Amino acid sequence: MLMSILQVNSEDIPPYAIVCGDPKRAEMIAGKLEGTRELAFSREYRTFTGEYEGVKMAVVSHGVGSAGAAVCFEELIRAGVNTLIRVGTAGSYSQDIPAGSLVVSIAAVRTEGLTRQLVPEGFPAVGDSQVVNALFEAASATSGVVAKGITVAVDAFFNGVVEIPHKQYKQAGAIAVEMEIAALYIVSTLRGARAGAILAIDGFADAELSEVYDPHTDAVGLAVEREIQAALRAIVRLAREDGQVTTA
Ligand SMILES: O=P(O)(O)O[C@H]1O[C@H](CO)[C@@H](O)[C@H]1O
Ligand SMILES: O=c1cc[nH]c(=O)[nH]1
Repeated sequence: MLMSILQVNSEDIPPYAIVCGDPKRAEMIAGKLEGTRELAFSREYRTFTGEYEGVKMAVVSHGVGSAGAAVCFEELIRAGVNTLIRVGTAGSYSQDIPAGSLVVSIAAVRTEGLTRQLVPEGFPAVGDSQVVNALFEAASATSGVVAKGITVAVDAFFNGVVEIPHKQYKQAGAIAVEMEIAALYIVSTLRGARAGAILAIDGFADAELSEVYDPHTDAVGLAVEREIQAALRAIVRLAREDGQVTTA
């Protein structure tokens, strides 16, 4: 069946998927697979398939923001994906988690608008514990800071005149902020799929983000490489636990 927005056929989509905001990052991840095929590049959604250590997977970009990303997650799950890992970037709330660190999101604060149209207020956006643990263990095997905790999902990247209460989220214990994990966790829970997310920290979340935001430094580039390795390792482990890979 053709997925109308991603423009991919469900027959070509395996059960495991890595998703990320940037189509260029999708290409970079797909470059690490064997037998890579680009299936479609429709709007911001670029879809590749390939194999890593015997596990077939899709790599798909979902663009910036929850509403568009949710379309991608919905269609992937309709196409047969049952395990989704987001490989993203985020701003940090902690001096102990500087640029270049990795964060694994166990759950997301739903400050965005998309999930309010899907589930009632108070319903939690939670990652799948098996996926989250696989990601955390794989990330911990790479060199550098790795943290695990609650992340915040926002809609507004740049501030308007209404201040985003980053300080309160930080005081409440959240460790990083990005834009799509709440959508990923709610859509996955609703549709019976499992999901996790890993993030490369690109700086501190700040009221004047427009002046300091730079996701193109060497430290962030290295962290993106580390998170990609962690996501690939986590998928191989999950596939083994699922009995989908027989080789050691
Ligand atoms: O690097 P990605 O995966 O796009 O993630 C983060 O970067 C974008 C903002 O620049 C948002 O999509 C945010 O969630
Ligand atoms: O949403 C995002 C993504 C990266 N860095 C941030 O500060 N926010």
